[in-house]
Amino acid sequence: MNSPEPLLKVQGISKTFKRNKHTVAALKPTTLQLFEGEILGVIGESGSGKSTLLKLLTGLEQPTDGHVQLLGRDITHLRSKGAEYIYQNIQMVFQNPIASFNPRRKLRTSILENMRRLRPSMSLKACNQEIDKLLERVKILPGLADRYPHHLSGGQCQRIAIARALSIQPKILLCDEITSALDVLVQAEVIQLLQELNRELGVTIIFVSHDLSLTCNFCERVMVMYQGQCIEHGMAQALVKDPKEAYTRTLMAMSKDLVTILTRENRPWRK
Ligand SMILES: Nc1ncnc2c1ncn2[C@@H]1O[C@H](COP(=O)(O)OP(=O)(O)OP(=O)(O)O)[C@@H](O)[C@H]1O
Repeated sequence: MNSPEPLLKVQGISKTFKRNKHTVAALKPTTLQLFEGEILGVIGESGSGKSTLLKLLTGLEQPTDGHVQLLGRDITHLRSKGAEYIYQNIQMVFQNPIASFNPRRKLRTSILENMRRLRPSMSLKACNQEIDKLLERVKILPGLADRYPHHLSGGQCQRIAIARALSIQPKILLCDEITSALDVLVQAEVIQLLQELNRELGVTIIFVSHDLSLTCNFCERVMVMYQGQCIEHGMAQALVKDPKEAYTRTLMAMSKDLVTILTRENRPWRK
């Protein structure tokens, strides 16, 4: 049987920035493949290059070297109108949910703006109907979307940010530390929501976090980043059982005990 084509194929991408007279290697050459329906975890401490990797995948930054293919198309240097192809297939959810929305717009207006730009053939009525369905999907009362971001809690706003991302029907959801600004119980609820979306809608997820045990509990495959490079990569369960790198073992020891909240019943695909 032929092996499936990856949704995303990243070949040797790297990024350097100039800071004063120095060059910072934010991401050293990195290669990865992401397959449909999987949840890939990317973990590492602050400054290890996780956000730079996500920005390169979405065209927010241009790589210094290397290539990215999305659904077989080279997207490495897509800009302006061409970049819409990326956003139609990859949507991102950010760390600070309230700041990720325009404070002067009601939440529904922000979702609508995104939809009208990236799904221009949809009527306003169809967009609103789909938004209502998505809000129900992320367990938010539709009326809450008619408020401003600062009227909602961080957890409610993060659910709406997830609904905004899903409203484009992307193949891939990039989650950049989306639970780290939330308290521990709300974090667990957001993780459970992502699990449901992956299982029920088949959306493929890259989940970036500082927290190794949370990430290994939630993701199938995990990449460990340190100083701009992937130092360890493997199936989550194997990595937890037998981490090869001392740095991975340190992260394991430091990571929080959220795993106890995410019980086995909440992740039935794990035998
Ligand atoms: N625009 C930029 N200009 C200069 N240096 C940058 C820029 N963006 C990132 N860097 C540097 O690149 C390195 C990697 O940063 P990056 O934000 O990717 O790390 P991170 O793992 O996502 O960290 P955090 O968890 O704090 O978000 C850091 O040393 C950072 O200071």
